[in-house]
Amino acid sequence: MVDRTKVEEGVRLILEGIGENPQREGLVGTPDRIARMYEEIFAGLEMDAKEPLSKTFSTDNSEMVIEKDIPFYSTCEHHFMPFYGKAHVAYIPDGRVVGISKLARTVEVYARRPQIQEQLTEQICDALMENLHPKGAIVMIEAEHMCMTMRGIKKPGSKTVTFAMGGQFKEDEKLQNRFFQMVR
Ligand SMILES: Nc1nc2c(ncn2[C@@H]2O[C@H](COP(=O)(O)OP(=O)(O)OP(=O)(O)O)[C@@H](O)[C@H]2O)c(=O)[nH]1
Ligand SMILES: [Zn+2]
Repeated sequence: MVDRTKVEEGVRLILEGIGENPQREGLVGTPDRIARMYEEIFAGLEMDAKEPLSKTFSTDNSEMVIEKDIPFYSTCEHHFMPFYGKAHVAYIPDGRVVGISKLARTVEVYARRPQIQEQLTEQICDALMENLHPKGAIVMIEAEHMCMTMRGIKKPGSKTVTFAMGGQFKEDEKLQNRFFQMVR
């Protein structure tokens, strides 16, 4: 639960810290706006991926299911700047599948938290493995980090690509390649 009062106090301090006047007309509502925005973009801190992944359907199909190009926005925990891009998620069912929207919902649960991209990737993959008990799961995320583009090294257009895999994907390079071909 976001403590709005604390966030508002903090934002006022930051405004003072950068030499601004938190009482001037344009800024007076900013602490409240940022507190409400944090409730939205950090909502994942209170969500559990168990929920979207709890309702499954039985199936005989044991072919890979891929949900690709899932857009997401997250927040880099080092600089508190956005990183955003696309997540590609796949799993090989072992008798049960989940509604496809739930894969994108799982991405949202973890994207809406401050963190690093590697952790986001790993957490989505772990959630699939733990809740769906598939034969395998794999996640690839391509993202642009504003802390790399707007400040610091300033390399707009550069992409960070991360992977996580579990089950059969770990041992089977052919399976990995099928996934990589499909998401290319
Ligand atoms: N591995 C990883 N690093 C990240 C991620 N987001 C930001 N970073 C990096 O975190 C690092 C923090 O480095 P520091 O040296 O502590 O901070 P800094 O002085 O602001 O670093 P610069 O960005 O190089 O100016 C930077 O290299 C960022 O590019 C991420 O999702 N994963
Ligand atoms: Zn950063």
